[in-house]
Formats: sequence, C-alpha cells, structure tokens
Amino acid sequence: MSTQNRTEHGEPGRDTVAGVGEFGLIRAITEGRVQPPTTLLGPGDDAAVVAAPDGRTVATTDVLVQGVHFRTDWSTPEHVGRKAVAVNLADIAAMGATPTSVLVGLACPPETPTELVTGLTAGMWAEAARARVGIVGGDMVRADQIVVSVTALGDLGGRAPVTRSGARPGHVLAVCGRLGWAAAGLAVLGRGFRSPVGVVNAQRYPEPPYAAGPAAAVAGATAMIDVSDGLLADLGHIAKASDVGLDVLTDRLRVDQRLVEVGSALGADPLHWVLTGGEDHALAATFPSYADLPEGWYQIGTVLMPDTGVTVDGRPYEGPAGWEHWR
Ligand SMILES: Nc1ncnc2c1ncn2[C@@H]1O[C@H](COP(=O)(O)OP(=O)(O)OP(=O)(O)O)[C@@H](O)[C@H]1O
Ligand SMILES: Cc1ncc(C[n+]2csc(CCOP(=O)(O)O)c2C)c(N)n1
Ligand SMILES: [Mg+2]
Ligand SMILES: [Mg+2]
Ligand SMILES: [Mg+2]
Repeated sequence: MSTQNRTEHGEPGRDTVAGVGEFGLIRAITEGRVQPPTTLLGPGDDAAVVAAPDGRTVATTDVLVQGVHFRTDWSTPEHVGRKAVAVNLADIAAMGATPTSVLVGLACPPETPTELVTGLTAGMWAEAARARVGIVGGDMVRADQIVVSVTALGDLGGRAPVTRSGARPGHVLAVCGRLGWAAAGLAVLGRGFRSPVGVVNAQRYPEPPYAAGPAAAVAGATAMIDVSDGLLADLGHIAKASDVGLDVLTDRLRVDQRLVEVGSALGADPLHWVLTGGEDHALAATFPSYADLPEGWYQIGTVLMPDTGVTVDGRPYEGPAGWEHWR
C-alpha cells in the first residue's frame, strides 16, 4: 500500500478509501441522498425494495474498467460516474422502458482518493437525476484498478418490450441520438489533445436520448438497440435476431460538421466514426413505415431479406464493424 497520506500513527489518512474504511465510505456516499418515491426501502439493509408499477421489471448491467472504458487522466470521476449510469439507462431505453432505479458496484485500490469515490458518486447521481431515478444500493470492494459496475432496473409502462428480433423486410431503419462523436473524442484524446471539447466530452460521457426509447415503443418500433459498440456492429445484432438484412444509406447519415473538422485535423474519415464508433448510445430501431417515426428519429436505411446481413449502400463493409473486447 502507498506510504503517503498516513496519519502520525501510521494509519492511512481519511483522504484515501482505506482511511475512511468500507462502512465510512458507504455512509459518506449514501447519507443525505434523496430517493425518488419508487424507492420503497434502501439503501442500508440487505437489499433495497423498489416499486415495479408495471408488475414486470427490466434489468440490465454494464461494467466500466479503468484503462478499458475510461482513463483517469482523460476523465474526471464525475465524468466516469455519469458514463457508468448513462450506458445502463440507454439499455433500459433500448427496451422501450423507463428506468426506475440503479445499483452500483465499485472496486478500487486502497490508496484511491476518497474524493474520487465521492466524485464518481456525484456523477452517478447527476445522471440518475436526469432520468429521475435514485441509486438504491451497491457494493464496494478492493481491487488493483477501478471498476464500476452498474445495474439498472426499468418499467415497461404496460407495453411489450421492444426486442432486437421484430424487424421485417420493408420496415424502415432509423436512429435517434449522436453517432461518431465519442469515437472522434477518443481519437482526439488518443493523440494527446483535449479539444474540441464537444467530441472530447462525448467520449467522457454519452448523452443518450432516454425518452426516445419509450417514444419509439409507443410509436410501434419493431426492433431496437442502443449503439454501444458501433452502428454496424449493433445493427448486426438486430439483423441476426430478426433474421433480416439491414442496409445503411450513407447519404442519410448525419455527419456533424464538428466531426468533419476533427476528421480533417487528424487525417481520419468521420464517416468511419459514424458507422463503427461506439459509446454514444444513440438508439437504433426499425419501424413499420416512415410515417411511424417519432420526433427526433430519422431514417438511415431499410430492412431487407436476410441474405445480405448488414450492408452500407448495398455493399458489405470492409473492416471491423465496431468494438469487440479481446479483439
Ligand atoms: N456474463 C453474462 N451472463 C449472462 N448474460 C450475459 C453476460 N454477459 C452478457 N450477457 C447478456 O448478453 C447480451 C449481450 O450483452 P452485451 O454486453 O453485448 O449487451 P449490451 O449492454 O447491450 O452491450 P454493451 O455491453 O456493448 O453496452 C445481454 O442480454 C446481456 O445481458
Ligand atoms: C481508455 C479507453 N480506450 C478505449 C475506449 C473505447 N472503448 C472502450 S469500450 C468500447 C465499446 C463499449 O464498451 P462495452 O461494450 O463494454 O459497453 C469502446 C469504443 C475507451 N472508451 N477508453
Ligand atoms: Mg445495449
Ligand atoms: Mg450496454
Ligand atoms: Mg459492447
């Protein structure tokens, strides 16, 4: 353990998690937090009790690992907290559901500054508050690096879940939310730059269009997914589950001017970021017809017969379709 930050008796100081201790840290990050009415009990007992208005609960979990999903020299603890909650709330939205609560698992080394944990917690609560949910429980353990694991629960509001498997030939393929921003930010940060701040912040934390998920469900979306790994990679999951082909039309994709500028500064193709960049957590969905698209959604392609898989302007895409761990 680090010899820094010790008291005069050689104990770790209160500026590290080891100094505050497991239960002191739990108290520090849970006390004074105001839970929404759907939190019936907790945190503090062996488990929380959360209202499930619909009678069914949507459940999802995503893990963020230091050095894999974030770097502490690229992001503040608040950024990482926001990201950890946002990526999970995006999965809830992608089912057409509304989040009801969040649970947080945190692993960190003993010399981790207490401030990092309180900063992470502030970021997680800030993102949870955007979706009007509370953090109802969690766990904290020692590890060699920082790991944040979030579980989110959600409510379907009486509707059927929008799965990956309902797309049919003739349906319209559409998206809502940003594409390629986080990948552009990653390229910028990877080259040692910290601006332009728009794309850099997009890499630090996504801003998924949470309300667009339930809106798509109400509008009759037939399949839906959040874009975590890359548009083409994630569309591949819809194509496989629905047994359809999906053709993306590049002239329909919105390549933001900021991405064009970053692309020319770095000598990179912004369309590649839009097609294969993950971590923006836009929602991609299929709808029976163009007229069904809710506000904020725009068509990017069409659903075809299964033979062709995912294509771009009618042709297979060369190169990786998105992020895959261990590749
Ligand atoms: N260890 C596991 N045990 C059981 N199911 C798992 C496990 N890992 C993943 N899954 C399930 O496999 C499916 C795909 O997982 P994946 O992590 O790709 O989903 P995602 O959260 O939508 O994507 P991403 O992790 O890129 O955000 C999900 O239904 C997930 O619950
Ligand atoms: C330091 C650092 N290096 C690389 C990346 C890029 N990255 C990591 S995971 C992922 C896909 C989504 O993850 P998951 O499938 O686990 O949800 C991407 C695009 C990053 N964010 N930070
Ligand atoms: Mg997902
Ligand atoms: Mg996910
Ligand atoms: Mg993934």
